Amino acid sequence: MIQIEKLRKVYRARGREVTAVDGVDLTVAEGEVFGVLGRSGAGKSTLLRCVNLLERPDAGRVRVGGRDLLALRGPALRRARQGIGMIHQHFGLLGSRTVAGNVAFPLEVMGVPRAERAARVDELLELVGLTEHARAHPARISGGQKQRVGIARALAGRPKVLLSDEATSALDPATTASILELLRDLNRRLGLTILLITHEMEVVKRICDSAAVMRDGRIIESGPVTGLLARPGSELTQGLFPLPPAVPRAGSTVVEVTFAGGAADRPFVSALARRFSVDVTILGGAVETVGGERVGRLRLELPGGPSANTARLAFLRESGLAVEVTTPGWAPADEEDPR
Ligand SMILES: Nc1ncnc2c1ncn2[C@@H]1O[C@H](COP(=O)(O)OP(=O)(O)OP(=O)(O)O)[C@@H](O)[C@H]1O
Repeated sequence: MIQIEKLRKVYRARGREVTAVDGVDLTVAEGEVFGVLGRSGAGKSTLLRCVNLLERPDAGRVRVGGRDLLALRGPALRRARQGIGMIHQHFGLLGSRTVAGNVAFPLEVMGVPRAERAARVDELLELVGLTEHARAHPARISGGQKQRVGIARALAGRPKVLLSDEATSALDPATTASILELLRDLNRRLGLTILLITHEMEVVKRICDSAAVMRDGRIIESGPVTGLLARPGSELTQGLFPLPPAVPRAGSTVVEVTFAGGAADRPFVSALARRFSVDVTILGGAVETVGGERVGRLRLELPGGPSANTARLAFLRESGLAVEVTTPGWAPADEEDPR
């Protein structure tokens, strides 16, 4: 649905150049919720704003629904952009208009006749659960309700794609959960493709099918969330399951085990202990449900150095687990079976 190829955006200000997006390739499949994560300044907002051409890229290609946006001009470009809704962290509502008036605004711009407009506003307010607040002004409604207005307004032109720029960053955890639930519901009911940017792992955990991690204008990892979690050394995994630093005992090996799906349901720690008659110490761990699957990360300490643990690590890998040795000072060459 969204294909981004070799996208590059450079800002030039006061003789300085900042490469905000540096050769990004990204594909978002129709009907999926795709999250782009990254720290402040990574280039997430710029990337998102290039998808509806709020920013014009310096190089690369943006295709939405098969159409090359950069090749469009005038009315054709306007129509294509109507097919891409956008919601923002600070909602961007018009304070002088009621909730219904805010939702009607894009319909007025599109030239939708009055009677049709009123029916569409009712429909949109119902979709986001705001029918009772139609006549309220933004100052009189909560942050979560404001974002619902933002969502209704973004959906006015019946877009196939919704872009979300940190839509829940200004909301408390319970409201965040309800907005994410609404987005998931709209994604399923309307077949809406959602590309969102966020710095909150919670967002990825709750609604993303796929995700990418951005750093210094580049994508450093990308793919289906459960696939990324199974990849050793994944930044996404470390972000989703932060573990406190471990101080291993001398002569022991520390490993991080990431498990998802079927592997998460098997008692691999006790199986390892029994099979090798070894004492396994759990140094840290977290288990969550992501995309309806149980996934988690465990930090284990095994007696002996890496070579003493080769067969044990192979056993864990053969059980379908992603295993990474994280003993300080350990180098990959120390491991005889680095699968
Ligand atoms: N209009 C602009 N003019 C000049 N530089 C800009 C502009 N917008 C963004 N930048 C710079 O581009 C880089 C990427 O910014 P961007 O806002 O895309 O990152 P981000 O990951 O969305 O961060 P944040 O979450 O803080 O918004 C940063 O170094 C930023 O300072």
